[in-house]
Amino acid sequence: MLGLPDDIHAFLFDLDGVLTQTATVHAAAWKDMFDTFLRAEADRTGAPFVPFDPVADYDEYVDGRPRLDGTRGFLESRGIHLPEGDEQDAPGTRTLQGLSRAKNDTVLQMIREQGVEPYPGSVAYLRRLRDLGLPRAVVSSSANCRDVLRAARIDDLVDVVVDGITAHRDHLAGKPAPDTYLAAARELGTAPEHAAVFEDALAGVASGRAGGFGTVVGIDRVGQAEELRAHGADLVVGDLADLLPDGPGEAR
Ligand SMILES: O=P(O)(O)OC[C@H]1O[C@@H](O)[C@H](O)[C@@H](O)[C@@H]1O
Repeated sequence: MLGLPDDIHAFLFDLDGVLTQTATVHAAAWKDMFDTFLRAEADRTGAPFVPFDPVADYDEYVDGRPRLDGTRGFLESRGIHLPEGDEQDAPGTRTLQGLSRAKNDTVLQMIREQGVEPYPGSVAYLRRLRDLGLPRAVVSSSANCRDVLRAARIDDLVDVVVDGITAHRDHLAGKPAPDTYLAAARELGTAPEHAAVFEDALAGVASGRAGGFGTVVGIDRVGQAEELRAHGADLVVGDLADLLPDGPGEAR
């Protein structure tokens, strides 16, 4: 079925980097926030300033994970342990919440200024699934997921959304745990073994693998095919259009 085994009849997509061209926006906002923080820490302690690496650090500690987990994971990799703080903490406060809020303000500003573009191949793939009557879900750690889907004008192409807000409300563990993907499969009324997961993040393919999904498709936009396979992808493609027999066709 559309480049996948015949017993796959439900389709679960990550958002940032799979459906929309927003993974680089997130990576840039994370770098902005962490570098501001790390510079201040270097001034405060006299230790050298070592910037956040928007490829290696992003992939390892941040990509695909809930916002607070990204902040905590990267800082811990530098031996920095901050209090969680409070959702009301002002952006930039020296707490996990305060720094996460600064990062989110930057992402929202970048999205407002630049808009959001979907990947044409992903739009073509979603449309083909819709035309075949096959169920589709978006499973994202992002609390901004619904706004991004709307800004990219693809919200009408999916049946179910499980996002950072759903996960918080329903106490679902974030990726790399499988819980958000399993919740979406349940909502679509499909068993995981008959569903495919599409992911560009290492934490995301690990989540699909841990959930026992029938096929985990790694989307490699940055040259990390081997790492995606090592973390649980069954196959890796550069774009969803690669799975269509005739390419992307008329994308929009
Ligand atoms: O900060 P948000 O919008 O809730 O998103 C959380 C995470 O969502 C993931 O989709 C992104 O890969 C991460 O970069 C991002 O940090």
